[in-house]
Amino acid sequence: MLEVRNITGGYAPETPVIRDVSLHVDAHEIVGLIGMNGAGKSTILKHVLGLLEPFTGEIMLEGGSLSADPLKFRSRISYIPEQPRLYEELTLWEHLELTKLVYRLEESVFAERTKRLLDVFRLTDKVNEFPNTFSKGMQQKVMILCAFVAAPDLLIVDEPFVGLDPLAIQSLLDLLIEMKREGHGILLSTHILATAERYCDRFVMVNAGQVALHGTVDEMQAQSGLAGATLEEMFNHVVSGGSSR
Ligand SMILES: Nc1ncnc2c1ncn2[C@@H]1O[C@H](COP(=O)(O)OP(=O)(O)OP(=O)(O)O)[C@@H](O)[C@H]1O
Repeated sequence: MLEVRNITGGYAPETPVIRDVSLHVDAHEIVGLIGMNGAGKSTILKHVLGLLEPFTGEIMLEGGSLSADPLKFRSRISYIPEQPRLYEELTLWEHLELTKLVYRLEESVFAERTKRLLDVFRLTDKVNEFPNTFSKGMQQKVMILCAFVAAPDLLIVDEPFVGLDPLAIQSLLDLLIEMKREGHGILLSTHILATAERYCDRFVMVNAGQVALHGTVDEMQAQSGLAGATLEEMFNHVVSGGSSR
């Protein structure tokens, strides 16, 4: 579904932040993007979203290139950012309606999804309020709602658990599993390794802007030479300078 091929990129060509990064996300899977603060996870996601242009390399979705048709590419992705980004002048309901228009959702599909999601995230009685007056966790829920209402082929989620209450975290995880079963692909960046280990099918472990280990837990154990290691043990090994690929 998504293929990132050998991208080098960042914010200024003379100082690339990520180097020769490759990864892929298939239908029916959750891929965990993990790494320390500043490792380059958000920068990779910004390249996938087309917010940054790679200096070299290529990003493909279902065989089509991001650079060839960015608008079509973006209509097939939804994104839950690390920091909620909301429109000051729109109510919660208007945020949802905007999502309906942008993703060209059928009214019946939109009505069914919004009803269920507002109920799951306990926001039904807030639809006419302005999310910029919400708490941080409630604002994050608005971003989650918009992404799941859109429900395109690929969902990109950047550090989604911070600020959510335990019920909301579980609801989000349940929805991610449901989307995966329905055939969507999910790229999930997180620091919460125990959750990643439990819910992700494969991983891309990034260290200092490069992919250090990738694949299933078994595959990464083989790459790192750490038979039987947990994700956290492999993470500690990589960040303390242990050998990579
Ligand atoms: N807008 C920016 N301009 C210049 N450099 C940036 C910018 N945003 C991030 N960087 C740099 O890029 C590098 C990677 O940052 P990035 O935000 O991708 O890390 P991350 O892995 O997502 O970290 P975290 O887990 O803290 O969110 C860091 O050295 C950071 O200082």
